[in-house]
Amino acid sequence: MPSISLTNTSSATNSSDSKKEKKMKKKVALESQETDPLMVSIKKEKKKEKEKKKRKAVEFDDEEQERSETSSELCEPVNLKNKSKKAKVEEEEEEEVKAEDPNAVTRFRISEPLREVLKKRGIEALFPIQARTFEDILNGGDLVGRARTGQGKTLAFVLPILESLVNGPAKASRKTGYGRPPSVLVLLPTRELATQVFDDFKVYGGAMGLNSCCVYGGASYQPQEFALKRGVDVVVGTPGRIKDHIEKGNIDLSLLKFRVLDEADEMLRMGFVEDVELILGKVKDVNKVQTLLFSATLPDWVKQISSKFLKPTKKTIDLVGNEKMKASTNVRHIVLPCSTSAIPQVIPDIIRCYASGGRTIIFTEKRESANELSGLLPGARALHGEIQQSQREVTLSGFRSGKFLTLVATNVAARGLDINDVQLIIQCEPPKDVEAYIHRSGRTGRAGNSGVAVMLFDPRRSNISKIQRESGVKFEHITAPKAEDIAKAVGVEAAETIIQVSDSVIPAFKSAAEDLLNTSGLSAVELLAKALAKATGYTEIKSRSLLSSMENHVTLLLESEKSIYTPSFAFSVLRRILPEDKVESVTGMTLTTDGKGAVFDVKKEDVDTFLAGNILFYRLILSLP
Ligand SMILES: Nc1ncnc2c1ncn2[C@@H]1O[C@H](COP(=O)(O)OP(=O)(O)OP(=O)(O)O)[C@@H](O)[C@H]1O
Repeated sequence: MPSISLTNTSSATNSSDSKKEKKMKKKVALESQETDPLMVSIKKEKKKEKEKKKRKAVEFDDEEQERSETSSELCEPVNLKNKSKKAKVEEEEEEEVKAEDPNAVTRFRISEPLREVLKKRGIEALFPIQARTFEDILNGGDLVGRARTGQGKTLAFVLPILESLVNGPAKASRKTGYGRPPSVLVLLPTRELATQVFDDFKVYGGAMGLNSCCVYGGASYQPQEFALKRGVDVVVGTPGRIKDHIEKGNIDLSLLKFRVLDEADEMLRMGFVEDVELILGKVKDVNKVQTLLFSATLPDWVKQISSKFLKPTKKTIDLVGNEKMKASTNVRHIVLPCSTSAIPQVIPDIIRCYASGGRTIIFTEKRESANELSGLLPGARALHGEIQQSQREVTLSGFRSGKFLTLVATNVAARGLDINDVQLIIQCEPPKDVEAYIHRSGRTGRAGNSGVAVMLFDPRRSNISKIQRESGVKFEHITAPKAEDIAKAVGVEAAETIIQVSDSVIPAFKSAAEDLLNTSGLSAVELLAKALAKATGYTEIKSRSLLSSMENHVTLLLESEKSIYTPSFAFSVLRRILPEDKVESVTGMTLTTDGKGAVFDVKKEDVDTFLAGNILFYRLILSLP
């Protein structure tokens, strides 16, 4: 299998990317504002004021211009004055634009230490789900929140909870000091996710003088016990271990103010229902605790369960609702027919064409497949539930830090993981349920960035129509990348790296290059094309079948004037015109939807034999030119 080192994009590209990213983030933040009448009128007022100011500045500029035209001595100082006035107006305008944003951080009851952290992280405005839930949570209500993947649901509960504990309603009865019981309990389905949410509480809560700790299974009890005994404000963890700590008397929920169920449907689906119910049931007076439930997917059965845990007065903020499209709209959703055996050969080419030099997460259904595939793909690592916790942490942090760019994972990585620069998601087969598709594909295209999700499917075995119908995704259908696609994707990058090679090497290689040019019988361009192929590691162009993406196979179509009802009937037609060994080598026999044909793969070297075998009523042709 050809291997290639994926180079980083140039800094110029990065800066233009980050500009694009900022623009898109702004788009996400502004999406919800356009419909709010109050915000529309505020905007109009501000616009009027801004135009007034602009007019004044222009008048001033014109006056000064006139003066400068009539007085040559004053020319320089006047221009300077002009400049500073203009710059000031521009600065003011920029500030106004920020403040004008109805979701600007400054418009919410967010105190200075939190604003500082947000600013440091480049967050100037809240995302819609955060803006729409902030006041309700801070005012003490129970809430169910739903927004598409990567839209900032974590901060939607972190920020108002912290404000409530330090400056809001939960402040009065919150205990402080050594050995204090937790005020907040956050339950999540996986350890990786718990760590990620804990990191946010650590940073934002730390700025507010609040302590957090993270507890999950697979890690030793002792440090968790120490942290809990010392006293913490926020406990984040997975249900199993939290239940253990409660039963051991390490967690006292008597003074709990908030309980959060993040990725609630997954937690309940994973069989944590009993643990979750037991944990939530430990809170004696439910009127004293606020319960929040967040996810990108809320199947009906979760809504029913939520009415058991949340107060009847709960609010539901659902930014997906009845919209047809449930998956991320920042993601290009693609499907590609591919037989299971062709997966390891096709994936490197998909990465070359669609990962843009960034990170890729590949999802498999089974742990063994994740192990197997990671072994076959250069530089890839596996992540699944059977891997020891310490190793899982090492793997994930290596992937986050860019030590390797391809992660092959099971559903353990499907939910919530927020990893920078994941450009491409590949699903080796359609997942069992639509929720899994939505969450897996949502590991890319986060926080206003764009991404690509490619789902492979074996046309004979799997069906994508259920996922398509339930997710509302209109899939783009493609075939395995062709030589031209790959050359386009990696050739340009390789050409750039060749240009960057220092001129100082030319004298050393010149005579070999001249010899090659004189003796090879190839033109300079042809030789350079070969050099680029070598540099990208793509030295062999293999043709792939359209039907199953199998290497060195070609898809043929058996066309008929009569109906073909079953694959075995199609085989019987082939038997009439071809030797048995050729018929037996046929793979992937699939009927066409019009009932008048069948497609199948044959070995490349057998194509001519098959095409010569046309008989009355039946015609064998290449399925595509
Ligand atoms: N207001 C904001 N402005 C800019 N970036 C933000 C904002 N809020 C959150 N983010 C960033 O957006 C990314 C996605 O946030 P988060 O992980 O909370 O999404 P999510 O909705 O929980 O996604 P998922 O459903 O996949 O769990 C994070 O990197 C986060 O730092």
